[in-house]
Amino acid sequence: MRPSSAEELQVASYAFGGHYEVHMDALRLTSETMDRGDRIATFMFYLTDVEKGGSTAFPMAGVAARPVKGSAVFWNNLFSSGNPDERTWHGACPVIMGEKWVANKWIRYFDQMQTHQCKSQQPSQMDFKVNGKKLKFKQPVVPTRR
Ligand SMILES: O=C(O)CCC(=O)C(=O)O
Ligand SMILES: [Fe+2]
Repeated sequence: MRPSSAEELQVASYAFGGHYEVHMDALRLTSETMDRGDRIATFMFYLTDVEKGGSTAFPMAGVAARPVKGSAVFWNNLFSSGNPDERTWHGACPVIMGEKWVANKWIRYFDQMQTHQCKSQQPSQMDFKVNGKKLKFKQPVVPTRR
């Protein structure tokens, strides 16, 4: 993965009862993601142990990660087509005892195009639309080799 266009590290903390509703990190294609592409992958670091609760649960995938200080979870949010993978729905379970700190690094799509060949489900450039309007990209959607 090329992290050069990744987002700034985002740090979050949860106190007792703190949680995060189930969501996907993928933002889909909006005016916000046009410059760097969607969030192709997530690197989530656990900065603390949590005495009880606070796991990150992926209900569609049927897995959950327990926060362990110094460990990290990495997953791909998108298929090579750029479409979100529904198995990445996830949420943070409530903290029952202790305090939880995490740091997220969201890696964006466009930088990966030199190294990741688009395979199945590859929509043509013309398929990208926002509010019914075709989008023009600052970088090519079709991968090029250096
Ligand atoms: O804190 C967690 O376990 C998950 C956080 C998360 O999914 C997010 O910030 O996008
Ligand atoms: Fe998330």
